[in-house]
Amino acid sequence: METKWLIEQAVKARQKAYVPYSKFQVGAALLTENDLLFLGCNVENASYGLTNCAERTAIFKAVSEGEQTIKAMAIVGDTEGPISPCGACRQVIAEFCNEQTKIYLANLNGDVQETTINELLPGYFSSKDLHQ
Ligand SMILES: O=c1ccn([C@H]2C[C@H](O)[C@@H](CO)O2)c(=O)[nH]1
Ligand SMILES: [Zn+2]
Repeated sequence: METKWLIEQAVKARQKAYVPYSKFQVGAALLTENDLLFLGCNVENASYGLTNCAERTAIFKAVSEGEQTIKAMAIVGDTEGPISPCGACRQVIAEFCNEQTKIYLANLNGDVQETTINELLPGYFSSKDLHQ
C-alpha cells in the first residue's frame, strides 16, 4: 500500500461531501486487513448534530460490509496543517484499529502527519474496560 495513493483516495472521497452548512469538505479512505478499500465523506444535516464525519462514514461502510480491522486510514481536509479528527471519530477509529494501524492526517497542500491511535486518543475506552 502506498501512502500517497491512499491520500489521493481520501481527496477523491472528499469531493462527495454533503456540506451545505459548514462548507468544510472532509474525505477519508481506509484499507482493511483484507486489503479492501472504503471511502467516506462528511454528511451534514439541517439538524446540525446529526452530521456524520468522513471518518465515521468510511468506517461504518467497512463494518457494514463485514470488514472490522483497519490496516491504514487517510483523512484529508482543507486545513492549514494536517487535519485533526474530532473526539467522536477518534473513539470510533479506536474500536476498529490496532496499534499497528497507520493513520495519515493530511491536507490539500500535501502536508501529511503519520500517527497512531495511541497518539490520537491515549487511554481510549475499549472492550478491555468493559470486560474487566
Ligand atoms: O476530522 C473531521 C473534522 C470535521 N469533519 C466535518 C464535520 C462537519 O461536517 C464539518 C465541520 O466540522 O467537518 C469531519 O468530517 N472530519
Ligand atoms: Zn469526527
